[in-house]
Amino acid sequence: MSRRKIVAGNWKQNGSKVFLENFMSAIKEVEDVDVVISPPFPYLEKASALSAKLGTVSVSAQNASLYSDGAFTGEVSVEMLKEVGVEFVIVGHSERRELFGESDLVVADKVSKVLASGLTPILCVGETLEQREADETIAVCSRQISSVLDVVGVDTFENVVVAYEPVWAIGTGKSATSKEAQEVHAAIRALLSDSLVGLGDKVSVLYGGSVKANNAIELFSQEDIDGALVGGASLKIEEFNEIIKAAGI
Ligand SMILES: O=C(CO)COP(=O)(O)O
Repeated sequence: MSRRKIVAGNWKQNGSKVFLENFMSAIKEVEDVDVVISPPFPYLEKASALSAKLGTVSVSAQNASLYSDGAFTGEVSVEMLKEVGVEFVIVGHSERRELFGESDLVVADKVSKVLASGLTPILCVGETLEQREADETIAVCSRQISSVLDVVGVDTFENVVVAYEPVWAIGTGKSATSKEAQEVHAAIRALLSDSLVGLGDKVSVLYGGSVKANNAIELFSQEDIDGALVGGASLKIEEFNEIIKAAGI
């Protein structure tokens, strides 16, 4: 893959069928910006069908199982996701890491599973407030990315989308400044290029954490920010359209 502008909306555990229909018909396409929406599992098939009809967005799942099939109550496999038209899978969101105990190794294995199925993982990395205050931001993000590189290999990583989401900025209304975000994005690209020459220029690196219509232009103006993984504001259609528009500028 090559670096793309991507605006992805992570609905988390929100939405309904009616909301999905209204949302899909209201999305405004912008040239050179890939729009991805990530509703909860029950809405994915309908989202894919609408997306095939309207051709405006791609569909992402918010998680996937490590396993293809078997006795794993409550889990959904990448094969099932693929069958209903899903193209992306968010992996390692901080809520999964923190609330559901997903370790770096589990996240790496999930990324590997998603890649093997031909879907595109959106790998989330980011530090907590405590880690930022201890000056560990780059070390934490590097560790989270390196554990994936170790499992999937440098050659495959170009098919991964990375989302830098500082945990302290998620759902708090307190976005990282464009300078803070740019610094980490540049460090992520440097790490990737240190692993394989040119890799940093091939991978799309999105920022996530309180992205709104009023800070999107500033964030997207940074050299190493390719787009956003949006939470709360992706549930407000007008605002989400504004963010998509900002990515196209
Ligand atoms: O977690 C996020 C996207 O995955 C960001 O959420 P908010 O945009 O609500 O801060």
